[in-house]
Amino acid sequence: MNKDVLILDKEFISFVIIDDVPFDYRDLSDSSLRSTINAFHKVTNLSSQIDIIFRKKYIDQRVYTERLLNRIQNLRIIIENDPSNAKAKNEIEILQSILTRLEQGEKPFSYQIALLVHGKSEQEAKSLAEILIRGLGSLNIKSRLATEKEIRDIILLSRCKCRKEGLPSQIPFLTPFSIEKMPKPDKWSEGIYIGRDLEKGIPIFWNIESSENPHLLIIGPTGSGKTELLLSLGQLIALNYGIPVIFFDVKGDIKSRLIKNGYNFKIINPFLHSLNLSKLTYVSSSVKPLFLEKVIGFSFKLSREERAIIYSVLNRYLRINDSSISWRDLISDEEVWERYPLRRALEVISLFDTGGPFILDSIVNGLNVIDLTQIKDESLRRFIIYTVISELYVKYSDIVDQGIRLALIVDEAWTILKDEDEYGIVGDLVKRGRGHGISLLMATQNVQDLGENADVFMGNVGVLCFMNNGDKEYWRSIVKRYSNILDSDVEDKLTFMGRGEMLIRFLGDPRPILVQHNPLTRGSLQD
Ligand SMILES: Nc1ncnc2c1ncn2[C@@H]1O[C@H](COP(=O)(O)OP(=O)(O)OP(=O)(O)O)[C@@H](O)[C@H]1O
Repeated sequence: MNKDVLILDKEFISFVIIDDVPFDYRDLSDSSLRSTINAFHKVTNLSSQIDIIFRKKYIDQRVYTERLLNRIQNLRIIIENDPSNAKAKNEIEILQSILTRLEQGEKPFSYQIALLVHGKSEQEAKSLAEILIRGLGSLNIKSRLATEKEIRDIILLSRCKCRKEGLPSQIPFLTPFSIEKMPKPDKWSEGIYIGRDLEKGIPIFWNIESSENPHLLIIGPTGSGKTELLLSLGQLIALNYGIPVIFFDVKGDIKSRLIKNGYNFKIINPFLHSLNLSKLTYVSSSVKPLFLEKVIGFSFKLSREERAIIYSVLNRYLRINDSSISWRDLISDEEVWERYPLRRALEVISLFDTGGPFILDSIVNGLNVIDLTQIKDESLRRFIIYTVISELYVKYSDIVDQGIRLALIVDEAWTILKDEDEYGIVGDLVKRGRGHGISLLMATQNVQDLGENADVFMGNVGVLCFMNNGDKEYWRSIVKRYSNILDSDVEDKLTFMGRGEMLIRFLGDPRPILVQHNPLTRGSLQD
């Protein structure tokens, strides 16, 4: 046997193990069940032999139940010693729901699912298996090549390695097995508290550190509770990690609600601080023209031609004066002077570049609010947010993979997202995911607010929160693209959610959770 392929006479067989089928037959309507069965058989139709092995092994129900009860007992002791252990509390809830199903007559068993793909050559067997894994992935079924040991165990049928345990009601449409409808617990059992599962009451957390991508996006109509959720998450991040959490306050409600709840925070007024664009302390000389062209171009919505001009003028200027920029000199440059949008942009920049301490030096660990309420012009607001985000991004690029080091929170995110193109500043931060330790939390009313990059944001952020919304079409045509929901869920549950209630989708697992968030007040932290 080669590492991945078993060679038997003239046959070559590769082994695919199914790890997770994240839905069961009750999640699907009649017609989608039919089309999913068809899709499964299409995916497994590889013009070659394929054996589907579904092994089911008897478990003694008495022993199994005893094991569950023992585990629950141990968890209770753990919780008595450490009442804040949310992971243990979650596990108890899950074990209790399994006990309830056993009481309702379901018989437990353990199982393993393997697909044996036959090919005429080693290469063919392996590439067919890879095609199969990709195809199953498109049905949200997680699979992988078996390890050498697993292959040996599958061949020796008597040594059944049925590691997973389950109940008959979980058996889905395609013989392979399905597990609980909840996403995997590692996605939601630890981290920053979001709220309670609406159906089971289990606390749900956002595990920023282990999430595939440390960013979070909230979408919901006016009054649905987006700002309250951002406030809670920001406060909890500051408490948990002791890192700087920066709110960009456009409407003034962040500031007023923090004051109302008695939280300590630092207000940063951009009029009293310098954005330091003439020096760009953290940006290396060679990338300064590009950095400035991007920030100025996106903030003031300059055309491609105008951006090219500003880049070449800056490039020329910085080659001669590499220490600091005089905006006056640049404004009087002939190419800039002739074009009003460029002139205006540079005049605005010079206004925010003089006097006061450098804005980044004023940021402290804990809550910071950059107060944008006195700035009514949209392009000016965008300019300040883009500049601060871009400068922080460069500042934090020096160390990678050191965990979460900074959180940026943007309510009314359409201000900065609507006109971003594929090379946009925020889009870039979201696509890069982990690494620099920056977590971005954003809220906006519609998916359309995300502009051209909607798919980049929706597909890449670690946590998507769809707040309560009475519009059925919204659930059916938008939310359904990003998480597994049924038409019947839309009719029965989703359109009836109340304030602070939402559907959450964690990246990498299409099974959503319905969560109730309660605003954090000073007293609630002491409970
Ligand atoms: N989970 C909740 N439970 C009870 N009341 C809530 C909850 N969340 C928000 N509220 C209240 O509902 C009102 C609207 O909430 P919030 O301002 O957070 O909504 P929003 O989605 O940010 O609205 P907008 O888009 O208009 O800013 C506020 O008075 C807030 O205190």
